[in-house]
Amino acid sequence: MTHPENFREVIRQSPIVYLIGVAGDSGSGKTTFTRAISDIFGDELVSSITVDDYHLYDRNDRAKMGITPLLHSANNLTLLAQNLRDIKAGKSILKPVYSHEHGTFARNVQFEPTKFVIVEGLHPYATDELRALYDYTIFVDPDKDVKYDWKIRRDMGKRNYNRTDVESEIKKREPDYHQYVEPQRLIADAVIQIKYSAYGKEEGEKRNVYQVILSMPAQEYCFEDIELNIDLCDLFKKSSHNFSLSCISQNPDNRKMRALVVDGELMPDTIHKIERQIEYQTGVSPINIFRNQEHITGTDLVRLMLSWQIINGRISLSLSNHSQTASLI
Ligand SMILES: Nc1ncnc2c1ncn2[C@@H]1O[C@H](COP(=O)(O)OP(=O)(O)OP(=O)(O)O)[C@@H](O)[C@H]1O
Ligand SMILES: O=C(CO)[C@H](O)[C@H](O)COP(=O)(O)O
Repeated sequence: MTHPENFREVIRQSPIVYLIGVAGDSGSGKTTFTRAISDIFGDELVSSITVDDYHLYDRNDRAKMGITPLLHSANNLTLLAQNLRDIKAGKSILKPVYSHEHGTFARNVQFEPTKFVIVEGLHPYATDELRALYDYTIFVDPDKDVKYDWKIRRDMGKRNYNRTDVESEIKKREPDYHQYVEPQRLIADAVIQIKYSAYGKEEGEKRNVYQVILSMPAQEYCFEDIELNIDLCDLFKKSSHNFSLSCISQNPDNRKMRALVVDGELMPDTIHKIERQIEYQTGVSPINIFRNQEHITGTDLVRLMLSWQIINGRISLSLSNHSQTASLI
């Protein structure tokens, strides 16, 4: 595959709006995994929308009705689809806003589409109509105990909940999660699982290291277009930390998947070499998403690989559009 020089400029001038859907439970790490795309392309080219804004009922009303926000019927998925269609057509939209501070709605805001729009939440591609609008979809799927630890910390710290409330909300949500959110995992282009690290729960949490598994349907598993070499000498000479990488086949949800399993920590040098390879091979630079980090974890490596997949998908889209236009002339 040959890439045009300065691909960032090509994206800036192109009318294409590339829509990325990231589904997963509340506090499951959706933003953590897509931040790399914003880090690479910056706020001028990347913006995000949270599906929480499309709730139909505020926190009080949901409590009175005895429902969770995970029900499809508790969200205006029709308006979401309408808004996403407009965004893909490059049109600005008037978007609802849900504020988590007190669980109420704020005033609608104008949203101007950028060249990449990341749509995150419980139901970004929960219906066929929505799924058809996306160029790339990700499902973030941490183990239950990992997810609940994160959610308790996040909801108590940032959403004004007390521990008992979060724990009872977690229990109440579980059946709805399986019924309304999890099915998106079956149709995602990439699934990210997160488990406690081989370091053990306590040490792993202290170091913020988890085992991260990136799975993609076997036939779409296409890293062959880029060399993402890991320098074994770096691993041997420069680091005293543990690191493991394996690639396995698995069949969750009856899909044939290839999965990359990463755990432990890498030296930043190793990842910087991979960043330079991506810059060289894509014409998108600089890709400095791991500035000032002492160590690189599985989460970081998977973030980088996912951004490569997305950049690759975006470049292919431009090249195929270009050849279609050329064949019309
Ligand atoms: N891979 C990870 N490694 C370490 N901590 C993580 C990871 N992913 C998430 N977390 C923790 O969980 C918290 C929530 O993560 P994040 O904001 O990415 O979730 P989210 O799914 O976008 O949440 P929501 O959409 O509900 O606001 C983070 O502040 C962090 O503490
Ligand atoms: O599942 C969630 C997505 O983040 C939230 O619980 C949902 O958006 C409702 O928010 P809040 O609990 O702040 O009223």
